[in-house]
Amino acid sequence: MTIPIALTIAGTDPSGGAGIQADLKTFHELRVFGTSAITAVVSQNTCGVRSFVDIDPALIEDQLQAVFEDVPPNAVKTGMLSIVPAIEITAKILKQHGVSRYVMDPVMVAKSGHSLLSKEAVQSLITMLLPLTYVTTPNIPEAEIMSNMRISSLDDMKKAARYLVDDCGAFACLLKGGHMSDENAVDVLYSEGGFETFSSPRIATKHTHGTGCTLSAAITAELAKGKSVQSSVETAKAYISAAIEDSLQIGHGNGPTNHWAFNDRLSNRA
Ligand SMILES: Nc1ncnc2c1ncn2[C@@H]1O[C@H](COP(=O)(O)OP(=O)(O)OP(=O)(O)O)[C@@H](O)[C@H]1O
Ligand SMILES: Cc1ncc(COP(=O)(O)O)c(N)n1
Repeated sequence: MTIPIALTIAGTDPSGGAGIQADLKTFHELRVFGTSAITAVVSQNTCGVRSFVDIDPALIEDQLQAVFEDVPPNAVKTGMLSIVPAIEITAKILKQHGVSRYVMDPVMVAKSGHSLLSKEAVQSLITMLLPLTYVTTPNIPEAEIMSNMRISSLDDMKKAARYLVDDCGAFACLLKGGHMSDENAVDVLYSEGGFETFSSPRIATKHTHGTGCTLSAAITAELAKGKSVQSSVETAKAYISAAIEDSLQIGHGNGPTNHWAFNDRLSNRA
């Protein structure tokens, strides 16, 4: 039996709801062996980010080489990269190891408002990593910055997604509609010249800490199994919708999502 392996390159969340911790929980629930390289140690919880320290770029590179030499991943995702050298090293390693199934979650600002990416690094994300990206998963504010467009409708979302693929070189873009206020949470996928929308009822909850991390990790897990972009996004959307619907009232702020919910539903259906 070949075991699918996924790698997350991201920052930490000691309270367990976002970042590396959310990614590894997602890989595990989707039955993919999870590996990780830490880019920043972040002191945060459900109430917000307090401080963080960037990991020495040489140590990021060493973590990545340790994974690639021994347990090469079938798919890779990046979350918080924070500084230009972390982006440069990631691009170098992805190229060196010929990684094609790479999911870029362009993490910029935490839900609590704390910036997780330096201003200078935004351009590097676009020029160095987008052309290597299989699927990028910006939320609305991130897509606005990356495309330099205002996004206030589904049509605007489509325009920005098309720009990030056709003009910036990603293979596919899933532009997430979590920040819109429609009745449904609608995400737009643009790839190979076509659009597809993924919609789920918008759930009235404040417990959405780490939703973007979890969605992109679920896409990465499915890609690691060899699934198509469309099928991976479909499963990931079902995973995050269940995780938000049954989200956990843990902590005093925006609680985490529920990583058991997706498989609980599958086993109840069986
Ligand atoms: N209240 C909600 N109800 C249902 N689905 C939601 C809700 N909020 C977000 N989603 C879905 O969750 C996923 C993540 O979207 P979102 O736009 O919140 O990402 P994000 O802002 O990057 O998340 P984060 O920064 O918290 O990690 C998308 O599929 C989105 O449609
Ligand atoms: C290490 C890390 N990566 C990403 C997020 C974004 O998640 P959220 O917007 O829910 O705070 C985070 N808070 N921390």
